[in-house]
Amino acid sequence: MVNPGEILENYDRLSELKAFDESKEGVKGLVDSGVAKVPRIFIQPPDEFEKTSGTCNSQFSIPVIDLGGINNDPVLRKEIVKRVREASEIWGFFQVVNHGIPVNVLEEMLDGVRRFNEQDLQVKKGFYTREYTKPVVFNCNFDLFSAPAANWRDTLYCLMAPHPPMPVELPAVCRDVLVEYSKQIQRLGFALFRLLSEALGLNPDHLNDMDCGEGLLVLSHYYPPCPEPELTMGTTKHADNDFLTVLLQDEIGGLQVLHENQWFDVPPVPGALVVNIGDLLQLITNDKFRSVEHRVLAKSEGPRVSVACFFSTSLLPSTKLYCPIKELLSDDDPPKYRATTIRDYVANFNAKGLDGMSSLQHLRL
Ligand SMILES: O=C(O)CCC(=O)C(=O)O
Ligand SMILES: [Fe+2]
Repeated sequence: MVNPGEILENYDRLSELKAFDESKEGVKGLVDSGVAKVPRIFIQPPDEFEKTSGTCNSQFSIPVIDLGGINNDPVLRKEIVKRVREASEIWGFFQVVNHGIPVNVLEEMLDGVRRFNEQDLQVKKGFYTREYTKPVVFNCNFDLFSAPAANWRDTLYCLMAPHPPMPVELPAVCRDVLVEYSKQIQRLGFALFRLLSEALGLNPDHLNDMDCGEGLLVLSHYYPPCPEPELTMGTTKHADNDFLTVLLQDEIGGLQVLHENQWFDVPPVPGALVVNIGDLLQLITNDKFRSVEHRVLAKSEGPRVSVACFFSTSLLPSTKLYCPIKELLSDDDPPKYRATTIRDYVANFNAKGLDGMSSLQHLRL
């Protein structure tokens, strides 16, 4: 029996990380070279697996909300707003169907991510970097050098709003769909921020007027099949450092959400998008909406592909301060957080990596 605790000690981890990073081939490169064992830089500390892997109890599952007809029927809209409020308070997660983005655009987006990762290695390596000032970045684990263990995942990052890259800067194999998908996601984002504003009892434009939907960072993840999925993770437990995330996942599954100390699967639903509240929305709603921890299990099937669209302006030099929304406070409900710029908040998140601790903690009053 392997003892991951022992393996983690007594070796020159930094050199192994560097050699892996310098190969610029990511996890897919390892799998293509035929590794039968998970290299030790990927082995998770055992406590990562301790929590019960909550099987989805059918009474208890992430809500699927049908957005069809939302702009035509005020009574229906009210009902949908209520479901969005309950889901955002209880789970921090929900799925949406009939959201207005055609299924062929969803499929083409997932195909585009597969094409990017499976293209000519030399072309792909040209995008591999850790310089996050670039509009397009490809690498394996943003926190490779700071996290306790690497994740079985490669990621392409494209900052698509408010200042999208020039089309020639985007990878040719997925350029058109990235532009089209981002446009559609941004439109959906504005609609979701209106629903969320109403769910908080605010003017429907409130969150959009705070620029919650202005910045869009598109993270395209590629999780190659893993030879020893019980030893590593696709994505370690974390909460998202943005206002809101809209996630497209393929049919493989593996995403789980922590609810009442149990892990629940977020099952793939054809045509659906997964929506989750990020830390910044938890902060400005003064904990009314919850940014909930989630993770992705490594799997022997694959590759699994997902596209996580982060609504945040973290990469812009904005000095705007965010704090709990005044209209949501009262004598009985005083502010729980101090004000922060998004830059400072995200710098702290990135410095500590995905270690399972909330980045909101250090802003608590
Ligand atoms: O791949 C997934 O399903 C989730 C990815 C994720 O949680 C993230 O990018 O923050
Ligand atoms: Fe996430």
